[in-house]
Amino acid sequence: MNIDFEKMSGLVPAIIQDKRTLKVLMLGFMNEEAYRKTVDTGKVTFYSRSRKCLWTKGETSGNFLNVVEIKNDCDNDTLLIKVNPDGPVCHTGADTCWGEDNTANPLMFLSSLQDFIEKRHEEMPEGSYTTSLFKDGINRMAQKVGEEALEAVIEAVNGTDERLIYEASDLFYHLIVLLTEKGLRIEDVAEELRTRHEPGWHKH
Ligand SMILES: N=c1c2ncn([C@@H]3O[C@H](COP(=O)(O)OP(=O)(O)OP(=O)(O)O)[C@@H](O)[C@H]3O)c2ncn1[C@@H]1O[C@H](COP(=O)(O)O)[C@@H](O)[C@H]1O
Repeated sequence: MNIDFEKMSGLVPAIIQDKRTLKVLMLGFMNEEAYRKTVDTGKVTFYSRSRKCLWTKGETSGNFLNVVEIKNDCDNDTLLIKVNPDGPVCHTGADTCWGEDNTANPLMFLSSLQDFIEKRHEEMPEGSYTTSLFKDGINRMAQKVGEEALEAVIEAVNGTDERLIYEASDLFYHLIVLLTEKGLRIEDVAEELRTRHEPGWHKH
């Protein structure tokens, strides 16, 4: 890693991105010492420009940012750090320092929806349909996924685009609940699809 601290007067910006959801979580600055500490400990450490000292994100909240990958940009003056966050990143309690949902890409909503479903799983509020699915367990979820898949294909063959989108949404929702029950994420499925897209995959 050839980060040019000198060119940046000793401080480089570090963009922190969630490894699974790809959400931009926060932005901080690192001097060489903070960068070294981040590499050595595997936990993101910044240099605080206001307090003029190193601070490891999570040292008071417990919400550490566990480093997965560090990349520098094309002219070696900005870091992109992919992390697995231990909890919400922002001091406000939000997932990111720009609020809960900082992306305009509708596909990313699937990820935010799963965050919400995970919260339902933790809190199990009364009156929630999602809670009722978690209470009923894996067999009920599997049955719903099967039913919704059937309803979607019926609409594909005989229905309107509008009905197909409606039933496909039911299918996606129930599948995400099922994945959550199994401790899996929709990003795990996307990653599998990404690897299948690599040249030569079909030959295996
Ligand atoms: N996206 C969904 C979603 N899609 C479908 N469903 C529910 O899934 C069920 C679909 O079942 P069916 O079509 O078979 O209809 P049904 O006959 O009423 O269902 P069953 O009696 O067979 O269970 C309905 O009760 C829908 O309301 C959903 N329920 C919740 N969500 C999301 O989950 C969030 C939390 O919901 P609650 O947990 O209910 O607060 C919501 O804000 C939404 O974002």
